Amino acid sequence: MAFFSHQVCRGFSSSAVRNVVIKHVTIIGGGQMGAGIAQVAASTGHSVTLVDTNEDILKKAVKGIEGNLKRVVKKKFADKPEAGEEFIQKALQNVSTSTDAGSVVRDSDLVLEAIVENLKIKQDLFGGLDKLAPAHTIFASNTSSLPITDIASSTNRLDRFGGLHFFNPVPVMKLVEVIATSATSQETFDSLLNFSKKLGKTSVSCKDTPGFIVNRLLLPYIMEVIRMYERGDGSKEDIDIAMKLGCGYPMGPFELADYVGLDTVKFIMDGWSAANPDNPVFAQSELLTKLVAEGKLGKKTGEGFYKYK
Ligand SMILES: CCCCCCCC(=O)CC(=O)SCCNC(=O)CCNC(=O)[C@H](O)C(C)(C)COP(=O)(O)OP(=O)(O)OC[C@H]1O[C@@H](n2cnc3c(N)ncnc32)[C@H](O)[C@@H]1OP(=O)(O)O
Ligand SMILES: NC(=O)C1=CN([C@@H]2O[C@H](COP(=O)(O)OP(=O)(O)OC[C@H]3O[C@@H](n4cnc5c(N)ncnc54)[C@H](O)[C@@H]3O)[C@@H](O)[C@H]2O)C=CC1
Repeated sequence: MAFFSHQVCRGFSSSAVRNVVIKHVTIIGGGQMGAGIAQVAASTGHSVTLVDTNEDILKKAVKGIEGNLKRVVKKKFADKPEAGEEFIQKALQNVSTSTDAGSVVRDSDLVLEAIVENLKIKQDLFGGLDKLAPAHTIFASNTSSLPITDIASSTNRLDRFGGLHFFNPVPVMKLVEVIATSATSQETFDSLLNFSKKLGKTSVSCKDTPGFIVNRLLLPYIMEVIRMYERGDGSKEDIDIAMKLGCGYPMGPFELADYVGLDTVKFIMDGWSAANPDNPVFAQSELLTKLVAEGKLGKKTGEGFYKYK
């Protein structure tokens, strides 16, 4: 991965189809992000198939969606509980699940991937689905840090491949970064922008540069914070309070890293430090490595920098 090799022009290769109106969405990965995206897509009238490796994960994902829909409805339909219940039921009816991506992509306008942050695994997934999905189907990745170009290279639909980077928690965070590679067609890019709009999100256009806009700035901040703590320059608690009250951030950096998942932070750092071994900004942290090795991945496992049990 070459840092700072900006791709300044987007290709306008003719796509197999014109603008795709996205109605049927397959979301692969029913973790924090996939479930959140499924919730918002289903709430905005899309039919969604959520795919993961086993039924238990999918059951947990759907239960989580139901719980979070209740939170949404509490505010949105504060004085109309019946309308709120109807909203929840409609959204849930729009969600189905599967453990077999290959069998469901045939009906999809968009296949959006939110699985583990690993290039090879993402490439294998898309490479296989490319042979099964219809020609018009757009593929997109929610990757935090991997080049979309590299993920797309496992397919023969480079013009119908882009990035859709959502933020956690998806039902609350308003932004989507829409990423075009040099091969993404204008039609595909427009379809992804329109889809983001239909989800009620504000989108920004990004080039396929490492970390796009937000994570290119967020990761160095988080790593600098961890190094500050490792040097003993401040306690986790004080650093978190300082950034919340001093900068008005909703979460302190340690709370945020735990919320995102320390495995994801480490996956990103591994890739970026390997590509930039001499850049101190991307230097590894012993503490982060130790926590991940111990399975302390943050909120999702009950412990990370903080304990949640
Ligand atoms: C980190 C290193 C690098 C990362 C690289 C990988 C990551 C990425 O690729 C990109 C990312 O996503 S970066 C992370 C971006 N997210 C943030 O920065 C979140 C910051 N935190 C917050 O906004 C609030 O603490 C938050 C909204 C989370 C919670 O707010 P509060 O503390 O005020 O708690 P609540 O009162 O429970 O919630 C506020 C309102 O939001 C509703 N809500 C929360 N979670 C929800 C969910 N999952 N679904 C639906 N609604 C939800 C909650 O109901 C409440 O609503 P109101 O009562 O109406 O205000
Ligand atoms: N956690 C965050 O705040 C954000 C994460 N992302 C990105 O979204 C992606 C997912 O992240 P999370 O939802 O946090 O991870 P997660 O660990 O919560 O969920 C990943 C899910 O993918 C499933 N999975 C793994 N390999 C699979 C395969 N081959 N087929 C089907 N399912 C598979 C896992 O069983 C798991 O349920 C990553 O690429 C991450 O970088 C993007 C924005 C924010």
